[in-house]
Amino acid sequence: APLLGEKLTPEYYKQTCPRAERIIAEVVQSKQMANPTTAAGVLRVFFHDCFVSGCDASVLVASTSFEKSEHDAEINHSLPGDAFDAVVRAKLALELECPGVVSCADILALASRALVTMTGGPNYPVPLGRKDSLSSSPTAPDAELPHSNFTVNQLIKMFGDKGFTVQELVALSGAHTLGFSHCKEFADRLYDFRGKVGQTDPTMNPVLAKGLQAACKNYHTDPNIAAFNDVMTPGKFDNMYFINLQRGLGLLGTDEELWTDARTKPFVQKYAADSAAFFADFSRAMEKLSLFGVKTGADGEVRHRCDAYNHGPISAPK
Ligand code: HEM
Ligand SMILES: [Ca+2]
Ligand SMILES: [Ca+2]
Repeated sequence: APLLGEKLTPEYYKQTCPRAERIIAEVVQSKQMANPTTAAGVLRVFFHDCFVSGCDASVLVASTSFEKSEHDAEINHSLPGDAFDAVVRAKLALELECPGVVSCADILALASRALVTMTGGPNYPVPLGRKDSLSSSPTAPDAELPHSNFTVNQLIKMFGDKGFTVQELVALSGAHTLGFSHCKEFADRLYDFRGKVGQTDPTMNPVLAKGLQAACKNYHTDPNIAAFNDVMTPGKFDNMYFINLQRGLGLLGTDEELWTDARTKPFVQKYAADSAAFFADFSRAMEKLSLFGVKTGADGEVRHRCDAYNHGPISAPK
């Protein structure tokens, strides 16, 4: 949460753009109906925004010939275009309704909440009043975001450094109840676990391993091949992700290790057994995530379009 400056509140646009929330929900709902991968995409974009310089829409800035942005980071290459498109559409609708008022950072936070709810997940409060960033670093995302080959130690350290508890790490990982991952993110578990050629990760359910080995076999030549994070209910926001982990049905190494590691296992057990507990903890953790590193006042601006700063490129190359 912002320690100084203005406090965020769900009522922030009550006078200036009272229909903002409803407009965003309507736009992303129709986008989600036309393209069901939108929800997972937007949720991941939101996470990648918040963990890198706070929830300030820095992830939405497009690269220009003058200035690279977070889009150029390797880890962000797989963020789906449909997710950015959903935000662009919401912004267009809002600029017609109340020009220059609703920040892109708030749009992303509200769009994520709307899509979580729409796919069956909880509804939770989203305080508003975030400003949009004045910068976007092409190197920060690869350093600030967790990678699929991280150990639980590394996950706990990275989340802990940002003020998130082990419980919040596990609850937020429940976002992998939606969406998919490309084969390269888990191929080592299928073909050369711990660097041993022909070795499969023994913690992976053998039926799943066989299926994935077949599905991913040409992933080097076709890097677009992907598998559902939650093999049972990939489009529904539920606690199936945690039930899966208990059966060796986690897709990423970082998913399955939450079940293997004694520090995270109790939370996996709890959320697998108790969907209401997962929804309650996910809600609290998402609200906290949505306040992480937010900018207010002169620390940011309300962008006119989400992919560019209002001032344009600072300087042209010589
Ligand atoms: C705990 C550490 C985490 C790691 C190591 C991790 C890693 C990954 C990876 C490698 C992918 C696959 C990307 C691709 O191949 O396209 C992915 C997808 C995804 N992640 Fe995470 N993630 C983590 C936490 C989170 C959190 C906290 C959220 C949100 C609150 C989140 C939301 C998602 C979603 C929704 C997808 C599916 C995206 C899609 O279908 O387009 N992840 N994650
Ligand atoms: Ca950011
Ligand atoms: Ca699911």
